Amino acid sequence: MDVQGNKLGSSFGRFSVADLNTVEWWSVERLLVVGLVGIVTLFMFSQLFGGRKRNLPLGPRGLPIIGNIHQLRNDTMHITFMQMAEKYGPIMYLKLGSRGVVVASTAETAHEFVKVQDLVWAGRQTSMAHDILTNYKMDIAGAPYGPYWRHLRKICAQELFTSKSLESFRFPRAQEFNQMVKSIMDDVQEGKIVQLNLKLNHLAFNNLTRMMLNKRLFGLDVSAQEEALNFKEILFKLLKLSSTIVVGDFIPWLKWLSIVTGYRRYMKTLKRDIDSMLQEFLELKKSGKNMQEENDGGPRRQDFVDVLLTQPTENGTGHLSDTSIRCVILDMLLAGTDTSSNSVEWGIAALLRYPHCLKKLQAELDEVVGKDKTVTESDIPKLPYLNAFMKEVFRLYPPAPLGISHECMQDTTLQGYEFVAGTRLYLNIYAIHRDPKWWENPLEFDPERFIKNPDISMKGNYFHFIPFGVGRRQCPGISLAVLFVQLGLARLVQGFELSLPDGQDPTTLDMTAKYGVTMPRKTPLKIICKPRLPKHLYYDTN
Ligand code: HEM
Repeated sequence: MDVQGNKLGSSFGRFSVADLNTVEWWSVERLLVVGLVGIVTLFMFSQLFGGRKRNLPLGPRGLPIIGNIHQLRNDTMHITFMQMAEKYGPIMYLKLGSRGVVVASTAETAHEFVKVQDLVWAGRQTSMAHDILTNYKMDIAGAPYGPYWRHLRKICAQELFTSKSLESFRFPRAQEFNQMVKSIMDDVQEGKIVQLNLKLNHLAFNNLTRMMLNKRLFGLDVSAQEEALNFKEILFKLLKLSSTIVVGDFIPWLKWLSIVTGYRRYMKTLKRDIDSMLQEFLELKKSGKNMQEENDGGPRRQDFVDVLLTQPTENGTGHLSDTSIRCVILDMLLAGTDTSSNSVEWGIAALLRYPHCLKKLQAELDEVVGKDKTVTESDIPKLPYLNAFMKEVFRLYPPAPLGISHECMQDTTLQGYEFVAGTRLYLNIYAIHRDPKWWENPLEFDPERFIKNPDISMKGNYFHFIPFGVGRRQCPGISLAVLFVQLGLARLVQGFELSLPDGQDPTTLDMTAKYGVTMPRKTPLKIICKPRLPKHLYYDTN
């Protein structure tokens, strides 16, 4: 499948997209039926021999063994949690199989969990899919809290995502945005409707691979396209699978089902394929051989892999292993591509849906940048409406609506409730961003709220606005993501008059979302672009 979910027709190893559907068929509801065998016996045992009842928050009543799994649909989990919280309160307790899950749905409760008790809740609970994907937690997102994770975060903070490092990629970044604009112009000239999410997804992906590998994967020539599609197709499947609920993750004694259904083998095949592609990049880098690196005419800059190859291990002996490097690269591609591209797509959809915002943003760009030069990163600090608009997009359409769940690392008491080590925590970012206590007319799309309160930042000091999470585990890619989203919106709005095809009324534009780990639009955006700058500005660039 491509990023749209269309079949690409290829398969990997012995599995195909059809197998993927089979795996899902087996992995969710129907496997639960199998899981019900033995329910009564185990339930009676737990009732007879269970220990003292802990003081737990209220939550929906679940079934024995499976808990509340049957009440959660993978594609609307953040909304289901929000509705449940209206009934059970801002700290709500559920069971997914044998695992306890607590959901925090307000800024105040998020503050309690990840500020007051930050260290206690800084663990991660991973799935079987994630473990296979990351050689058992050797990435950043899934690594347990401890020296290895702290070491990787230190490398992020001191080497990879410093302003100096981000600045050093300014030129290749601009090149990638130019490529996207050119490719939209090609569509315009052929009279085509622009399928925006595809363009943005290639852009986000290339932007990351340029930084990590000094390589554009979605190139312009066909062979490069195939390589990129292969790579992206595997990544897409991995992302989808790692976010699918698998019964064995919650009911440990049903783990064997993942083996008999072929799910585990399928994950391993995908992992093997992606590892061999990434290892090939690493070997070429290590050998110093030309790996078709992008020559952009500027000085040779250190990419992420160059940096990672020189880093010591957490205890200072030797260098980071190839496995660690592959896992970090994979982590960032998975965490940073769809989140970033979905945000720009939501932004453009909001501009079409609310034309007064589009007018304001265009006016700001015309006044500050003008029409005889292309907007660049150095213009961004002079564009307050753009910044406020982006924040409003993150508020109503948070790209990771439930963040990544945290794990309680030791038994603890919070607001009188008793949680045991191993409890999973979800911050319902989606619900927090719509809380009427903090946001006036919360469902209204209104960037002005951030003009009136420009200090509300996303860095983690305002618990009612946390699109990148908060606390120790907060997203390390925040500065890069913000830069990407602002530049993406600015380039599209400055460069084109945007409208919907077939005379579609923008006020009827569907703004519903689909839940994934990231939150894509339910209906991918298709638009008509009409150039609004002098022609040479679309082509006079690299
Ligand atoms: C609009 C874009 C993005 C959004 C909204 C976003 C949001 C998030 C959120 C909510 C988390 C979970 C935080 C928590 O556990 O409390 C996270 C974690 C993470 N993000 Fe992002 N992210 C974005 C882009 C990126 C980019 C561009 C990268 C890197 C290239 C990245 C890398 C990561 C990593 C490695 C983690 C795991 C951190 C850890 O466990 O220590 N993200 N992100």
